[in-house]
Amino acid sequence: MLLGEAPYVEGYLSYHPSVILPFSPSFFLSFFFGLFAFYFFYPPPLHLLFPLIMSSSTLPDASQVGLPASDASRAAELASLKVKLRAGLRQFPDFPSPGILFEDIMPIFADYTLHEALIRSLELHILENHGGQKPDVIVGLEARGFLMGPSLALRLGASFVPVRKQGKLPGPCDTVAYEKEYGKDFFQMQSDAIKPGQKVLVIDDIIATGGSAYAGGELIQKMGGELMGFIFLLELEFLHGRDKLSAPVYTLLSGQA
Ligand SMILES: O=P(O)(O)OC[C@H]1O[C@H](OP(=O)(O)OP(=O)(O)O)[C@H](O)[C@@H]1O
Ligand SMILES: Nc1ncnc2[nH]cnc12
Repeated sequence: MLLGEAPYVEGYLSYHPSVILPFSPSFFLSFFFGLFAFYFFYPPPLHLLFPLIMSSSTLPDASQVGLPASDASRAAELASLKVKLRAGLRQFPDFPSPGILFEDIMPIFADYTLHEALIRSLELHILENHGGQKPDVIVGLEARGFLMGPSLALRLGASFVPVRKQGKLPGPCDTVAYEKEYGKDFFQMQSDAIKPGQKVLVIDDIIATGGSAYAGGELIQKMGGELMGFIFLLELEFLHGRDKLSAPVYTLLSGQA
């Protein structure tokens, strides 16, 4: 037994002799041998590049961690994600009223790879557009805007604020009336939800007549928010909803395929 090594007694709570204890001679030997080996393979100044060498070979690439990739690879990634997303939509005729072909987005959330594809597509769009500016606040429209807004806000490091149907939010609220493809309603936001000058992006699943999005934008502007734009998964372009909106409109998919 070497000096500094713990005694080893078979069947007793102790250390096997092959275990290197700190401050034992074998510990110092291994430490200095390791240091020598490191400088042998990465001599100064090459050892300063070690973190770079590691990052290029062993760390996940940008698309895996949600960081910006190059313009060309972003465009290619976005195109293939859109194909996946389109396959995740399904339609129901005459819902919720006769003559409406209802777009059901729920299969996207039932499959986590499609869910990830959706959030990544939205993130790619924001990185690509808006002159590199990120929103301070993502505003989601009730109810399906709540499925996408919070995870996108988290990805971008932004706040999430809901626009709700009347009577759901506590405290002082601002209210607007609006009309959509199949009915009329009132939207509300808590009056202190947006600080004047904050850059705001509105998100929802679908733009049809644009009535809901227009009302959401009105509330934001009433509070002094700077409307950066609107972002949707799907646009029913034959209803010309985007013509109502005064800020840039981006949609991942359009039309009822
Ligand atoms: O462009 P528009 O004609 O205004 O229509 C689009 C809106 O209609 C749907 O919401 P809906 O009010 O049906 O509510 P839900 O999300 O609560 O189901 C959709 O999620 C949009 O918010
Ligand atoms: N056709 C539609 N399908 C799903 N959601 C909608 N919101 C407005 N029109 C819609």
